[in-house]
Amino acid sequence: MSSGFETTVYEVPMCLAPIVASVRVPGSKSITNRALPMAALANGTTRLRGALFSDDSRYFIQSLRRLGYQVDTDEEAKEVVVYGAGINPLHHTHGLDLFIGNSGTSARFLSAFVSLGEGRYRIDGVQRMRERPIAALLTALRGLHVRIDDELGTGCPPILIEANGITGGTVEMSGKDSSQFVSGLLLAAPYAKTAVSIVVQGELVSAPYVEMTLAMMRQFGVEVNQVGHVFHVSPGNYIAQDYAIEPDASGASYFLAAAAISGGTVKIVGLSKQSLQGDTHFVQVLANMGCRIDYGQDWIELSGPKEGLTGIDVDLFDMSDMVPTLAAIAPFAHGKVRIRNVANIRMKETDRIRACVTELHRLGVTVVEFDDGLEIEPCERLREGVTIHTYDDHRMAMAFAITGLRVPGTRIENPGCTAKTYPEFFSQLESVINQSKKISTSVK
Ligand SMILES: O=C(O)C1=C[C@@H](OP(=O)(O)O)[C@@H](O)[C@H](O)C1
Ligand SMILES: C=C(OP(=O)(O)O)C(=O)O
Repeated sequence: MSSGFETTVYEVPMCLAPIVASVRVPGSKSITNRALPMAALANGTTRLRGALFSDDSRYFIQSLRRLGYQVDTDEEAKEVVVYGAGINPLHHTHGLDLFIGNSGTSARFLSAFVSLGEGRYRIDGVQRMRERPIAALLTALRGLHVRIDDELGTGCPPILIEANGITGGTVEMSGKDSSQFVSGLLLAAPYAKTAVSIVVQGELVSAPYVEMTLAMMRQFGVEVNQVGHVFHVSPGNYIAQDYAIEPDASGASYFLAAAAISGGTVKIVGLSKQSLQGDTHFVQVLANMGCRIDYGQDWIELSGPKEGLTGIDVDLFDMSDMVPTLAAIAPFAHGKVRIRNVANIRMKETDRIRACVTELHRLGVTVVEFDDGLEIEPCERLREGVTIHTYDDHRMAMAFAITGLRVPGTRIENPGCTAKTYPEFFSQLESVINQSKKISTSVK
């Protein structure tokens, strides 16, 4: 799939002017990839407005179509129409292969989803997806009498499923590697044969994403009974509807970070305090580093301090996708930035702790790597003319592009990798830079 940025290296335009812009980022990946399976299971037609069109959502849409659901898309209008059909299309006795690239949500949510039907399914992705765990979800599904296996015995995709529906019952599930296992089973659970109870053992990473799942299930007409880490789902049906998808809060973080390091002001349109996305709380981290936050009905605005950011010691267990964003701007702070409790990000698109440490070293920054995080020292002069390695990780590319705004000659290798969640990232960044430069010259 293409991002429009096919060059192998992207030279980040320098911008010493404060970043001042109003930005509407594309639809949320997490909301789009939850709305899709719920809309498919619903009885009736659902129109998703402001949907994300990127690799991760395209793999999900393609999979639904291959499964036999009708899904119409209008990329220009950012709309998806899903013709809900319950579990009826899930009837593939001759076997069906689904390819989900490196989309964690697609791998995890679809494994539970196809288990609701009948027939044989195989879910596979790119090599990195074959290294990302899914064992806890398979164990839980087996506990609900699904015949499901990891083909290579690695605890990772490819996944083989001989589906005959999900029976009800109580299952225990580890939530330490990924919250997506819990979300995947929750999303499918109303269509199990009887009630399903999920008991999450130990700590749950990325818990706000499970809250998002519960909130969206409620919006689609299904109430989950939750007591602490125990979730009880009775049989039910999702309600088809017109549904507006919020802009992606994780994608917004790069523009907020740009305002934070430049003493600028960025307004993110379409997000608010009421957002379903835990990553909107990243602004609080930036506020603790000296930024000012203003909230409106339909926007969040962040202004960076003129005197520069302060250091911070922060636990990002609940919003670990924000680690590259924070790590990439950390050298500009006046004090150390210590990021804790994110061991699970070693299992994302790449080992993100190692990747951030390596790229910060490349820029001449002093960094200490921990098993579950990193500590970044302030750096007066970052090394110029560096090519950032991105490890096919969209967040590495987007985060370090923000560093590059203030370091001459920074290049981003394989910028097309942003297509996973944000194909238009670099063109949007360029228009934000141009806008900011214009404002800065007109003020002078
Ligand atoms: O449920 C979701 O939509 C997501 C959950 C998080 O993953 P983990 O639960 O694996 O940390 C997050 O990193 C990912 O980008 C999206
Ligand atoms: C970890 C991510 O994605 P996923 O797990 O959905 O592949 C991400 O978008 O940063």
